[in-house]
Amino acid sequence: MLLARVAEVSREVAAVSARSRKIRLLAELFAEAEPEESPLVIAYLSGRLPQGRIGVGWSVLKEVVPPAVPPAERPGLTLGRVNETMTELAAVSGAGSRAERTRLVHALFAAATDDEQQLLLRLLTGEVRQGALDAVALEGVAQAATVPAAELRRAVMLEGSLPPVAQAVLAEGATALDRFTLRVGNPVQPMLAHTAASVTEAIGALGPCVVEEKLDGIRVQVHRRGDDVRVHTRSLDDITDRLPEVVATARAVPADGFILDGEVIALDPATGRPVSFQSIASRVGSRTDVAGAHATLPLTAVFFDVLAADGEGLIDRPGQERHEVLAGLLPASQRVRRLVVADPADPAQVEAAERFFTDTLARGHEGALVKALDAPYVAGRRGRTWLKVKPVHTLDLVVLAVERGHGRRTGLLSNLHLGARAADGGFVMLGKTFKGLSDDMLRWQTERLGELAVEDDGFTVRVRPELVVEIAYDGLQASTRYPGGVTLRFARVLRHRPDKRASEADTVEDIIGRS
Ligand SMILES: Nc1ncnc2c1ncn2[C@@H]1O[C@H](COP(=O)(O)OP(=O)(O)OP(=O)(O)O)[C@@H](O)[C@H]1O
Repeated sequence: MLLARVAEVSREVAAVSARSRKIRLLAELFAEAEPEESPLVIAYLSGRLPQGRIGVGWSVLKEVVPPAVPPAERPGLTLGRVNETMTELAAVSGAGSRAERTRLVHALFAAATDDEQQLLLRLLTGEVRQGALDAVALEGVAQAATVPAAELRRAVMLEGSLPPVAQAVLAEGATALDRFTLRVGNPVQPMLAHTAASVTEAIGALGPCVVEEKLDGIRVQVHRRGDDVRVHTRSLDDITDRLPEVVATARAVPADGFILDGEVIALDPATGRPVSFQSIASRVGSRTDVAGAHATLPLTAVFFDVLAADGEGLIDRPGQERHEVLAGLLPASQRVRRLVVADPADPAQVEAAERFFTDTLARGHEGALVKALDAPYVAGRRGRTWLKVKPVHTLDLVVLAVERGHGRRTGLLSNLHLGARAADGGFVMLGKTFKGLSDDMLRWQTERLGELAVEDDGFTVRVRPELVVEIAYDGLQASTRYPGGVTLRFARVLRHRPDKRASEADTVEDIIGRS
């Protein structure tokens, strides 16, 4: 398939507003593509490169930004050729790499029509303006392959991503869905939570439920098959090698064929209180000296769910039943603390749940999760059956650009431009902040944002909109300076969230609606 066709549909999809029309356009495109091309079609439509980071920054892009390279008159670039070039780009390293990257990108742009150049540029700068494309693409695939969207969605959650499932159903139809079941060893998208204002409100919404402590660490999904143990993050990255102590914990469980869901945290040996999220994140993030990092900050895995045990999938069982299985696998010290509220109409039980929440905060944890006792594990969804309660309300925003620091912060990337997701798939800037950033956080973001840079005027560095930051704020105020007409009051950074994707950031509508 030609890239021109994807560029054309990408434009059409952005231009129509009816969801059903977008799905129809995508279904036609998937029907035209060869099944094995569908993973690339999905990636390019949603602005992702299968190669991940390919090291093409502003210094290379400025050589090709239109009109620097005259567009080709006729389309001839195939998806395969684009993919090959991206793979070559990802492999470039060492001396002369910038010249080599420029040469490759230049050749690609010279072969592209105007339309294609625009799409390539959007791919390389990470700027995608297609609201919620992943969900629409899934329905487009379902329509093209004539399989029910709900069944396809479930297969995708269990497989971890759409492209391999799309390729299979487009080639073989519905029968291929049977292959994508819960398998120990294959990470599934974790279940997520909605927000509730208080524990009492959450209990009122859920009925019989359990209140659990919300630990402030890194989510882990641990798979064990015989001696093979795998540890995955919330975004399904494999971090097994970085967490030897979690591997040891999983090996010590007197059972096999299981998937555990939990959080890694660290406890201060002197006080027994949890250490800061930032320290845990930097420990989990360090790939080089794992043994040294382990010795400095040993982590503890604490689990709250089990998705499979003895090789048998448990996700459709009620939460309480899964918990009983979990209690059979792990000692209480490796499970989150919890309190069952069997009768939500009993004020004493609700009061006890509120006390559990305050006590959890007093012990240094982040908040609580309230979960319906009969809730199945809905992979990949923000279920209405898991509600989180936190004392401070925070926003997840995306870094759009960053200003170079001065004075004490010279040489560091400091003042962050913060964006919320907009309905069209782009981002709306809501304000700037350099508050709340510790020296460690500044160093970390300088490195990470340097990798994401796409444009630099010597003062402000524009970046691929990929880094999520968790922001505390004191409310919104009207502002004519920002495109949404509002800005954040006293925004401060609580933490970087490299474990979250930009597509998971808060939307402008939500933020305005909530204030
Ligand atoms: N007992 C628990 N049950 C479920 N999740 C828990 C628990 N304790 C801590 N967590 C963490 O809280 C998160 C649940 O909240 P949510 O689904 O909103 O994810 P999130 O967006 O990562 O949350 P947050 O930004 O509040 O950490 C999980 O991803 C997990 O990392």
